[in-house]
Amino acid sequence: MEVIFESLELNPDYLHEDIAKGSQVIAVNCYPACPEPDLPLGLPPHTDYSLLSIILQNHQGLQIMDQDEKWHSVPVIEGGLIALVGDHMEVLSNGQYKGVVHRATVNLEKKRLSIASLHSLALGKKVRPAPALVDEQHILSYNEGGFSDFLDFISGEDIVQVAVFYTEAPQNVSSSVKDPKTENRTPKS
Ligand SMILES: O=C(O)CCC(=O)C(=O)O
Ligand SMILES: [Fe+2]
Repeated sequence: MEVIFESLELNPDYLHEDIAKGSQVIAVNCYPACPEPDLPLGLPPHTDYSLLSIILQNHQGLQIMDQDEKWHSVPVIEGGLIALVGDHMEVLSNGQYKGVVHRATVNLEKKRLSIASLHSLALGKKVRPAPALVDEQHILSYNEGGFSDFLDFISGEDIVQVAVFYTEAPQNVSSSVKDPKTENRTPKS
């Protein structure tokens, strides 16, 4: 996160205390081998709510979508961890970073396991665009929101239909905060 903050010309210690005391959710996913791996999707396309997600996979299966909406498999590198930018980083960076759309495929012969560790601020804290990244050229483009808003949101939704609740504000609104639950974007876990 320090490297990302530096790249945004923020202090690498930005929100250090809040991040150190932040939330961590670990999801352990198991995808049984499938005789027809092209038919099911292990996990549908989504972005994570997190600032950053760290993923470990034992077999190839994680795919990320590029700007042209093409899918790319993330190779398995022994001892390597995968870091994905999540929605909260998109909000914090006022859109300079984008939450990575990703999905998981299944394998013909091998059972696949992945461990995803989702990091964000603590339950009661809100993530908002860093004030230094908002000016006349870069208008405030996101609502504030946090982990607890995400939990409130998914508790009322079918998991497949859950959608991101941060939306870009209309062009004529530069400083107001909208209700995060009123509009949706991409599906997520
Ligand atoms: O299985 C994977 O590689 C992806 C897991 C994932 O995206 C998640 O748990 O949010
Ligand atoms: Fe994910």
